[in-house]
Amino acid sequence: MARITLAQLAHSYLKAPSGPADYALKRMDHEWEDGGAYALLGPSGCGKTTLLNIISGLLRPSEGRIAFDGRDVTDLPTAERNIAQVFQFPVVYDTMTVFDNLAFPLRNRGADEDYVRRRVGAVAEMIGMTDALGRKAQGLTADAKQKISLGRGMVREDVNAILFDEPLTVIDPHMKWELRTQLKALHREFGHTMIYVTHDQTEALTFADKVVVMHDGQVVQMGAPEELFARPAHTFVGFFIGSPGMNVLPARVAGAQAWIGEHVIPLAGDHAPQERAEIGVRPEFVRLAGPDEGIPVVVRRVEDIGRHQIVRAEHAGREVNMLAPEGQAVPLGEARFAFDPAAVNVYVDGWRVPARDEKETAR
Ligand SMILES: Nc1ncnc2c1ncn2[C@@H]1O[C@H](COP(=O)(O)OP(=O)(O)OP(=O)(O)O)[C@@H](O)[C@H]1O
Repeated sequence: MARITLAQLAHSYLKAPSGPADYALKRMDHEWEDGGAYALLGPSGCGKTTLLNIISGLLRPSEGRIAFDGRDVTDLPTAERNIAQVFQFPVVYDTMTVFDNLAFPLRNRGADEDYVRRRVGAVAEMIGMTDALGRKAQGLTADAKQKISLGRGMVREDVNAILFDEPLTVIDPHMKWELRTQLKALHREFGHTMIYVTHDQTEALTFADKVVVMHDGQVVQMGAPEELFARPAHTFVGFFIGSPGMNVLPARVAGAQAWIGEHVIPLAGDHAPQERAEIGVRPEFVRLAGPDEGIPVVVRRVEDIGRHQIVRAEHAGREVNMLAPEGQAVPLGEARFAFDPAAVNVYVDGWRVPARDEKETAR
């Protein structure tokens, strides 16, 4: 296992990049902890695969360095980086048994057979394939084959890191939840440094201790799932994470108040005056308000999603959503929404601005 350092790292696929738009990965400095479970989350084209390929050694960064436990590996090929990889599609040897497939990386490194038996046994149990160990991989379903790929990725204890590139793509929807939970358990038990690429927020949030949210070649926030929920560092994070995402409204801010037009929105903290700010509040912290508070909205639709209802409304042509408890009557048409002050975040140029009296939190 290893701590991974990305120093002044950037990548352009062009020979002579002339500006930030030419970079698939914009300059970043990060230190990823030894034994951490990280998810790289972001929409298609944001640079996740580029970053993963730089870590695995499939791609040499056009700028900057990468180190494992302080050792510079920028110029080392994949084979010399001592990492395991699990790809979108299963890579298994059809003519081998499930046992031999799982044992392959260990035998390849000359592990003794007693250890191979113990280790393969433990991994097979975790992926739920103990009963299939003697079977040939040929003829197994795509799900089962991908479980073997996952198991093989986990089988070596001495790897620097395990990299997963959208590993659940071919897995049946009902199996996904089970495998995600198993991966989390495997991480807890074996403690490998894991990096998991996905564009699916549920996958990222259930798997990772730290979610690395990427947007347009940049890491916009790296944090625990709760932190991304409560304090999105960028409006993009607020919007991308959550279902529906955070409401974002243009506002003026000064002291402990914001104004949306002439409507006063109380804030929990004290803010420097900002004429052109935005406030962000998640639908979970919006409620129906009395006549003298909040903002006027027009409720367009109410969707029943089981334990909650999503109330979709509009204020001055912008979508504003509220999560209402099951059974609460919310009529269509004119209403008012108010926000929980403690859950209102302030943004300038897209980035969150902490209140002047807010305690620093780890990013
Ligand atoms: N080999 C390449 N040559 C040129 N441009 C590339 C190459 N690979 C990726 N890109 C560009 O770099 C940017 C980042 O792509 P990347 O594949 O890293 O994103 P991603 O987040 O992994 O997307 P996806 O989820 O679709 O795989 C995109 O604009 C993409 O078009």
